[in-house]
Amino acid sequence: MEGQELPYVLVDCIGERYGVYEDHVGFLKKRFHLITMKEYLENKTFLSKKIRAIYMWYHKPAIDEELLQSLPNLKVVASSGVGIDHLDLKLLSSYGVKVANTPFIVSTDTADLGMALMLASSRRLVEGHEMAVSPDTEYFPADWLGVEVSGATLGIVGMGTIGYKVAERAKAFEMKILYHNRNQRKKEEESAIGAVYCKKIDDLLQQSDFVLLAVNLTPQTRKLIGKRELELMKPTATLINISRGLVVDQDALVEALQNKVIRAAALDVTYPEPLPRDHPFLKLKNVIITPHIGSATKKTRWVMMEEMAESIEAGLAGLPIPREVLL
Ligand SMILES: O=C(O)[C@H](O)CO
Repeated sequence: MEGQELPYVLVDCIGERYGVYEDHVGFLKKRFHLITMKEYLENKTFLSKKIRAIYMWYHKPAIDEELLQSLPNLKVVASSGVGIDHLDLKLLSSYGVKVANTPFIVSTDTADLGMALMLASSRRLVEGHEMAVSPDTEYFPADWLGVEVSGATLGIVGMGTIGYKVAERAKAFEMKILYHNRNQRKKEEESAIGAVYCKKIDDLLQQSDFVLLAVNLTPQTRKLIGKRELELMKPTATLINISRGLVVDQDALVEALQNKVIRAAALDVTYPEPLPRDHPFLKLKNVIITPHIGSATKKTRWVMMEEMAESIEAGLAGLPIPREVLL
């Protein structure tokens, strides 16, 4: 589009480890005039009318009513990833702003990470590594017994795209699969992975050796797993969370892990992220924590960026927005 001005798109920052990735910038700059929050704040009077889209990379920049009021020509927000709990969809819609996310591309990697956490926790990989690389420790194989994944029962809470992909992987490990979801999956989808629906979450919690959380964070799922639910789980069971930290009552989980109410937890998500350095989780041997890396592979992050750009371009051209999040 020689001679035509590129659309102005607001981003939080470029680089700086949490901003738009340096190697994504070339692709984006061919399509958009990227404005960082810093540039915007320094030149608000001119830029506020220019900006037509926000490229929200890992929940940044945060969008509140003040920002929306200051951007009268904002049309589209493209948000990376699948979760949209950081967005007020009603508020955005009241300003006529459409929202898109990247739900499908993140699902494979996130399911892989769910399996990785399950395997790492069951076979005590992190503890084992720490022990094996510390020069002065003598260690004995008999101290390193774990629990088996193959043949065990996996309870998946939230059978959306990610939950289903975890089940497909777990099937290859000959796991028995239970799931709890708002809606029961179609019979053919259930039989393809051999999954059994538990209408009541309690049934799943009582029977599972591994409970994996893959629900969206909503008012209904906030602190879905608390003291009562943890006490329903087997003392040999492991909790895996690849959804959002707030789906679990973290204080109750700390207590359950300290008192061996359950065997272990493996968490890609916590609240806050990162945890404060004095958080009790950090002192526990039976918890593994990763820094919210469900979709963190180079290829997936690149496709997410392409999809976000595509949604912005479509929205600004008045075309149907791929992966639009509807209210
Ligand atoms: O929702 C997702 O895709 C990730 O957890 C990042 O927000």
